Amino acid sequence: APQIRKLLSSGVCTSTVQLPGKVVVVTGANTGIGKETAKDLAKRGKFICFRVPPVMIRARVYLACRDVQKGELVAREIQTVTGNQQVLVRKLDLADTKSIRAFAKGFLAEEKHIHILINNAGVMMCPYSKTADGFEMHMGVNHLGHFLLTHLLLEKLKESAPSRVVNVSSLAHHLGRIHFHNLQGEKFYSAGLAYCHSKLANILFTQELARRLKVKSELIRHSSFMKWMWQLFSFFIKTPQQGAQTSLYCALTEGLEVLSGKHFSDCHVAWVSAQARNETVARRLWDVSCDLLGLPVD
Ligand SMILES: NC(=O)c1ccc[n+]([C@@H]2O[C@H](COP(=O)([O-])OP(=O)(O)OC[C@H]3O[C@@H](n4cnc5c(N)ncnc54)[C@H](O)[C@@H]3O)[C@@H](O)[C@H]2O)c1
Repeated sequence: APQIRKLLSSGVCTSTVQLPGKVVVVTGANTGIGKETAKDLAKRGKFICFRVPPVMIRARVYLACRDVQKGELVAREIQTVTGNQQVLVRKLDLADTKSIRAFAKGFLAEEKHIHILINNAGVMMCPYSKTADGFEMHMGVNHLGHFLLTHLLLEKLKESAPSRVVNVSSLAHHLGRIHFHNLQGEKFYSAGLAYCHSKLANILFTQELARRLKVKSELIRHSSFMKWMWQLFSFFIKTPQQGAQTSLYCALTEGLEVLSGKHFSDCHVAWVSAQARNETVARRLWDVSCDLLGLPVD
């Protein structure tokens, strides 16, 4: 299995960029791809030689997690593996805008900068349910939650430039559609499609954000069918570490600014669906998202 996985993992982030003194936030960092992303970022440091003895300066990595206790266990594990003691856990429940606002307020109070925001957390194929604010769970957590979080941190991201926002989407976006009359599954709901719609929303948000800025697994827990598929195809499915490579590539690779807003897969720019290229839909989704979240539409 490791050999097959190695062969399939064409996209490996080979960036040697180090992150001394940088501030990084990874959402949903206590499991899967988010945990591997945070671990890799926490490792990257530089020796400061004018100090005797020389000290290794690394990034301060925030694990923004729904479950703080689970997050603390992972933070300790990452601290041990990487030697970076500045791996910190903060409470963030993307299914509750009060929690998102509280996270942002606390973060902005304690940090002067944010250099990398990785919007990684996600729910997949959960039975129909709503967030604390009444949004359909996939759209609420995967898209609206990260949309609000990014908005609240945006000024700080701009002040900290060069900085990056990485929104983790999926190949599943190809099956997604943005139907504004059914954005919350009001007319029709399918758990599988709801995930795809939210992943399409991630891509449209990324493009619209880039345009506006003008700068340049436990995921299968909700579906027994997916668990069965997982067992059948697990030889061919990436490990979380392999899955983290594209997020790392987007967060770290030098000179990637010219490709801001693009979708990447396996550390390469990837083709997106027709609707994911539709600027009108992207603009309208932005406005509708602001409206739903009570943000000023600009
Ligand atoms: N696993 C895959 O094959 C795959 C493929 C393509 C894209 N992705 C994307 O990668 C990202 C990570 O997925 P993963 O495979 O590591 O899954 P995972 O289930 O292991 O991780 C998801 C994380 O999101 C967190 N999360 C869920 N709801 C949350 C909430 N309300 N508030 C805060 N955090 C919440 C979970 O606690 C968990 O830490 C997701 O955005 C997913 O869509 C995964």
